[in-house]
Amino acid sequence: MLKVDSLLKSFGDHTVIDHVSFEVEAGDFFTMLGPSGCGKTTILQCIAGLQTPTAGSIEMAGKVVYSSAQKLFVPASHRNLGMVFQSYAIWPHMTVFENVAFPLVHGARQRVQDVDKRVMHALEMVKLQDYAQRPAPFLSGGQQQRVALARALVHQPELLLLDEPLSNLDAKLRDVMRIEIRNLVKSMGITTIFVTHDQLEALSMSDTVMLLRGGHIVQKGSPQEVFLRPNTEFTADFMGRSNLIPGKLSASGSHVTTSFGEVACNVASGLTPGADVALVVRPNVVRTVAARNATRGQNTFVGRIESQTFLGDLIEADVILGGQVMRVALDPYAPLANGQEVEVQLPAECCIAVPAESASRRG
Ligand SMILES: Nc1ncnc2c1ncn2[C@@H]1O[C@H](COP(=O)(O)OP(=O)(O)OP(=O)(O)O)[C@@H](O)[C@H]1O
Repeated sequence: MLKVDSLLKSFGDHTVIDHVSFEVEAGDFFTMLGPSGCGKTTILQCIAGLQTPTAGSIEMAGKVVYSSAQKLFVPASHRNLGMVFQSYAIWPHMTVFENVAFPLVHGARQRVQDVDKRVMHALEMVKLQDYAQRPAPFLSGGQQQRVALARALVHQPELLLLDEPLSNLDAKLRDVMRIEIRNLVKSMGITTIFVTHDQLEALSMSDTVMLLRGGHIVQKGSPQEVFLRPNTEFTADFMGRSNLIPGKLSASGSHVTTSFGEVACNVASGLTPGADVALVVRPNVVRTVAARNATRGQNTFVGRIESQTFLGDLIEADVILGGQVMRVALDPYAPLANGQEVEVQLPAECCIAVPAESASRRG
């Protein structure tokens, strides 16, 4: 449905998108995720035709809409897109109906009955059919958000572009809108490109997540792949809380030698024995119990609880293992004491070795 090939965007000497290539399948909910300034919005605006790339090509539904080689640039109004931005861009002097009708009245010049039908259908989709005649400013943030969505969908675009559409909503409403937006676009089968810096939004809404950093793609895959099988320290760190334990990949290539012992684990592709690695271990997969004198199995180590923070659902604790801090999650109903000796078990299937990265590159 969408093919972006070797997209380059520079502002003067500053390259912000560095030969990025990716494809989006028809009907996919595709998310561009990354920290502020990584280039998500720039890529989205190049797709929209709101920015002219420096080089590369963009193809939409089999049609080239931008090509530096062919010196071709199709303007935004001819790309059949729907767009929703963080700011909603609702017209304050218009009613809900007039806002949603705007792209039809000022774009395709439909017959009036057709406009009425389409607008009411779009408002029904976002559950605002009873608000059609209300002035747009007299709506809550979530309702304004829905108006923006209805307006983006009213002309049945081939591609829906969403740039941080949830960031102005409070946390509870964001949770609701996450599900509503995903259900709506999936039920319509519309291909959607979503931009966010929020990993939870990306994980919960997407079919595919593309993680960006400094104008490059770091990793692309299903939410499960990106979360459970990070290929870099950056991905592991960005996608949630992770211990990143320094070590070396063993000669067998199946263990990491750390300051507290040998840890059996999964290994990211491309790593060779002896490589400097980071062992990625999420706090919630670590099993921590009071130390016993029994024989210890694979991946079980003895440490001491240094500190704990009560977070309600869980206690987050720092355990010192071989001079290394390991963050673990403890059961709040079975408290352990600071200073207590504990056994820490790291399930091999939940640990993954990724290439080591210098601290300065993390971000
Ligand atoms: N018109 C411009 N002139 C110069 N630099 C720009 C311009 N627009 C964007 N940039 C730079 O391009 C880089 C990428 O910006 P972009 O807005 O795409 O990032 P982003 O990942 O969407 O960030 P955010 O989440 O903060 O919106 C940033 O370093 C930004 O400063």
